[in-house]
Amino acid sequence: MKIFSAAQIREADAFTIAHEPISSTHLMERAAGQCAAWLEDHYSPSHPVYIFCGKGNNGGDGLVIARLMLGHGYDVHTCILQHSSKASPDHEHQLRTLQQLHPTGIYTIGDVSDFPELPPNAIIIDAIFGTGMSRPVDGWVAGIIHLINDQRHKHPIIAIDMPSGLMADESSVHNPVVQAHTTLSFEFYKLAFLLPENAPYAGDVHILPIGLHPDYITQTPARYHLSDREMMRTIYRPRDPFAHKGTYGHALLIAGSYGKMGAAVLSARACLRAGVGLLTCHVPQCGTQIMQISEPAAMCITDEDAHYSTHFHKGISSAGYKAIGIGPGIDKQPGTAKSLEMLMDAWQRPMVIDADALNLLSVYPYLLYKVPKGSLLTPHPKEFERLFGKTANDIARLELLSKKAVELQLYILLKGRYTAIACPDGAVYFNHTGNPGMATGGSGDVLTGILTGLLAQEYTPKAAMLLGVWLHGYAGDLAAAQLSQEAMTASDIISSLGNAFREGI
Ligand SMILES: NC(=O)C1=CN([C@@H]2O[C@H](COP(=O)(O)OP(=O)(O)OC[C@H]3O[C@@H](n4cnc5c(N)ncnc54)[C@H](O)[C@@H]3O)[C@@H](O)[C@H]2O)[C@@H](O)CC1
Ligand SMILES: Nc1ncnc2c1ncn2[C@@H]1O[C@H](COP(=O)(O)OP(=O)(O)O)[C@@H](O)[C@H]1O
Ligand SMILES: [K+]
Repeated sequence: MKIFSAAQIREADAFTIAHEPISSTHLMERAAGQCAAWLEDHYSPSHPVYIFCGKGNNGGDGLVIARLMLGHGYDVHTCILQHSSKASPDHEHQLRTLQQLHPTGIYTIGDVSDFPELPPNAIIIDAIFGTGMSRPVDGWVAGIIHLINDQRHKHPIIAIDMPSGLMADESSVHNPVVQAHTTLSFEFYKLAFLLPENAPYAGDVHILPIGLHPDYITQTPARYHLSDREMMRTIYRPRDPFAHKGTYGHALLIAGSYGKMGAAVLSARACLRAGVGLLTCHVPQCGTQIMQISEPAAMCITDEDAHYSTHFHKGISSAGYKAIGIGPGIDKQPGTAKSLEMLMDAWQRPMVIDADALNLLSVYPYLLYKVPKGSLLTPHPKEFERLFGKTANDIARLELLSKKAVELQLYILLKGRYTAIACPDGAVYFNHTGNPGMATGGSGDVLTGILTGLLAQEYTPKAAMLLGVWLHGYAGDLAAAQLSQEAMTASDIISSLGNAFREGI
């Protein structure tokens, strides 16, 4: 699914009006009609409805919602913020219609003192600003946003299209923004919903289709995308009935050190469950027995070093591996860095680089330029910061992520609630599977195993990245459904991977 900017959404709107064709008034009726239907499905007429409207088209949506819900017997109070002397033509039109049909219950708000007293079971609809937000909100309008937020423990707050105050594709850090429980957003996810810094604002996002023109959507290139099941279906390749273990590649996983062999075991198990043909794990001497006993399906190469792997580069080009994954629990010994350098010099093909292997790239930055083109880097936010530095906000971090992926010709994924996958061509894909139950040690090691397993099966780096991250999150969701977010562990993500293949694609 494409994620369009606010400017592109305005274009989509205009394109639909011109080519469907449909009047802007009718398009607003359609959008607001979807919201009213959703609200009526979720709240009975016993809830008084307080709709806060701005003077643009977001406020226009609010006015239509007010009219429709009044028509269906709801007790609606429409509060129009006088933040500007001029209203949009559609807002004016909708206000006249509302006034003719329901002349009472319309109030103007020109200061914080006009904020109404809300009865106990009232619901709040935020239709102050949508994608037209041009600057941070200040003055008494900011005061109204604070007063709305003060109600959030007593009353449900439902934002229309965007929580007011939130910029669709710029940072809103330090700005006053409505903290909605639910956002009913039109047609597309907005980039702002996917950024960790905006976690308090959008709540549960429901995308309501409003019939924007399909030609605009297919023809207009987008920089940002949201992964979906449809995309996974085009990527996934069913297994060949005549396949043998050689068909699905031989992966090498370089993982583990003294005290961190668990990371290696988790990665190895996940790699096998991702469907790899053969797996060899390179581990230090202390890890051989652990690995052999924990995962009989994995072969083992024992390093010359007792506690850390420092000789994994040896014979790499002639070993017949299809993919290499390196990093989980390997520690940051100088000998490991040296071996990583020699490995990358010899391998020259895409590989998966995670955890301490990423940290080694930050300790020895010249190594970053030796990473084979098309490789998959999987930093969490702290590893990202060590690699590429601090940024002022999440939009700046996203820009940096994308810039580095293009400059270094790598796939770099930034892990989180919505993992962002930046591609060498500048595109960024967000993944929405997964849940906070995965915020537990070892989840990332599982992802490394999955990605290495898919790469070995000759999925392209991009396909491996998109499918692997999707399946990892999907398996996490299945594990949480079965065990709770609290009780699930990284091993449960691996156990659910089978059902993720079956149900998630
Ligand atoms: N294609 C779509 O997406 C559709 C969009 N519609 C609605 O239209 C909205 C966009 O409408 P508009 O472009 O009129 O924009 P908005 O209604 O989001 O905001 C524009 C108004 O807010 C004022 N404003 C902006 N920033 C301000 C600030 N910081 N302080 C005070 N005032 C400020 C502007 O002067 C203007 O009056 C969408 O969010 C959606 O709700 C729907 O009605 C129909 C279809
Ligand atoms: N709140 C969350 N919602 C969705 N996914 C999450 C959440 N928290 C963590 N994850 C996922 O779990 C994984 C954690 O990786 P990482 O931090 O590297 O863990 P570790 O180093 O312990 O293995 C990432 O893939 C991340 O996207
Ligand atoms: K809004």
